[in-house]
Amino acid sequence: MAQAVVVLALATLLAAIYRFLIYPSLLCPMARIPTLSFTSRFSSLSLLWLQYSGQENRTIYELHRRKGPIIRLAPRVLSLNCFEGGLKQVYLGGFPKSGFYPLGFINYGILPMFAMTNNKEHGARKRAFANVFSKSHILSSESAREVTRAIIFDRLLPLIHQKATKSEAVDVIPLNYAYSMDSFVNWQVGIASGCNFIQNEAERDMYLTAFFDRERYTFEACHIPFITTILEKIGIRLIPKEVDEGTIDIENWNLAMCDKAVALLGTKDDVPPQDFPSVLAQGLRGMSNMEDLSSMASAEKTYPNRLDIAGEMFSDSSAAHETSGVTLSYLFWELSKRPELQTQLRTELRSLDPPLRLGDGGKALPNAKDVVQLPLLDALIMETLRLYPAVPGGQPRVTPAPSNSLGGFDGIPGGVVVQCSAYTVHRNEDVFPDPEAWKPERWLEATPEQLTAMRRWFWAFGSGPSMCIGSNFSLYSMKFCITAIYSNFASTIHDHGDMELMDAYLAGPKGGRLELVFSEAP
Ligand code: HEM
Repeated sequence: MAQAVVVLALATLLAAIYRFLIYPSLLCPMARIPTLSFTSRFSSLSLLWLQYSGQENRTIYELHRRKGPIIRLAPRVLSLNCFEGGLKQVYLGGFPKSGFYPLGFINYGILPMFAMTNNKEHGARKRAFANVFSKSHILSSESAREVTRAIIFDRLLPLIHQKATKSEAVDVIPLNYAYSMDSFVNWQVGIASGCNFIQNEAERDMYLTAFFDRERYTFEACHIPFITTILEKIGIRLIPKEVDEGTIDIENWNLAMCDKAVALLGTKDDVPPQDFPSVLAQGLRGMSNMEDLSSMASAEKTYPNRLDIAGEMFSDSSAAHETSGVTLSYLFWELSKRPELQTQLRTELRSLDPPLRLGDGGKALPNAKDVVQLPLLDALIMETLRLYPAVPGGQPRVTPAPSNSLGGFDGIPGGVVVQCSAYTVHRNEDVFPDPEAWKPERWLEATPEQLTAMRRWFWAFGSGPSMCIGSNFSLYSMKFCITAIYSNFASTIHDHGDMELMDAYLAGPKGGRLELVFSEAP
């Protein structure tokens, strides 16, 4: 009997050695792919260390430079940096999202589109919202225009003007989060139901503190969820209770805005354009087939799919403010170092008819179509998104069964996590020579062939069926912000923290502080 037990134990041990060591290291179809470290063939520890210590994006970039377009980061995790057999197959081909998303981006206990891993479900949700986020809809939306007018003339410009008059420095990082949040949320749910982060610092701080506290624990929530859960069960919390409580506070804050907007839809026949909840109304129509939105009056707090809709709104505004805020901040940073470029930009902005000027009393906004087409303004944003992508980290997807050819290797099985990252993709020297330099002129001086390659490798918004749904809105909103500020003011750097891009999935400047002094432009 004892002998049988020993034989069984030995057989189990040998099977485990074969399954977890020999097969993945030497025999599986991925065995010859270059690795992050020797142990990556059979263990995820090296990758976890990179993620924990904030070195993942930079290390992966260096590895691709040295070892080619495909790297094995862990036994069943691959990083890719090529178009054919990489970006094209994985993202344009619509490989589904990995389990990373539901772990980190769930609200109210319900998956929003961002976190859905099932392609069918994800596609249906995306179609429900696609119309309101289309470029043509945004550029002709009266609601977007009136919200933009109010945010710029009643909130943003008066604040900058006041600071400029006193030559007081402004920390533009929280201001840019505030502008991006106000700009998006007030279009999403309408000004009457929305937020005012630019002027109401207490509301802004409540939200941003809870939001960034949660983001700080991405590693614990998304990369070691099993350990985090087990430890929590025995009373050891890796994610402090206050972080979860903060998330509940901002979920409630968001839900209250949604409820208010739905109630408004029901109580007024004609909601003024600036108060119309454009994205929320699309959610009611698209997710619940509610054509007659005025019937919502009786449905306050009980409208169909209330938490699903609130979850989408929460997820959208989370995705909107950090990314756009970071991009604006880096753009201001680069511009503030270059007074001549500011003059050049101001000349372009003031050619708009009407120009966006503070002080002429009319609150006149130029046509959105004209603003988004300005070449220098566009080049500044493209270059900022290239060098400082707000989502620099890997966007993990899962290979379909049974077998895939990726990065020049065949036979990659289904169920393997594959990812590209904007940080690396945007540093392709063949496409973006001198990749570490911020050179907006590269977008203006490129030949048509170069521009085609640059656009193909521009990946700040991802690509394919799960590409950013808010790209058109973010470009619209950021372009109006820059137009408003640099048509009227010049900026110089007063002081700043570490401006290096954090190494994470979502990232901004490490130091989190950029103080600029604005002055009235001649
Ligand atoms: C500069 C601004 C922005 C940048 C750089 C950006 C970037 C991205 C990227 C890279 C993705 C793909 C992420 C992944 O699959 O891992 C994404 C997805 C997404 N973004 Fe944005 N984003 C921006 C603004 C916005 C805005 C304003 C919204 C508001 C609606 C938004 C909503 C979303 C949503 C809902 C998804 C998920 C789409 C899907 O799963 O199909 N983003 N974004």
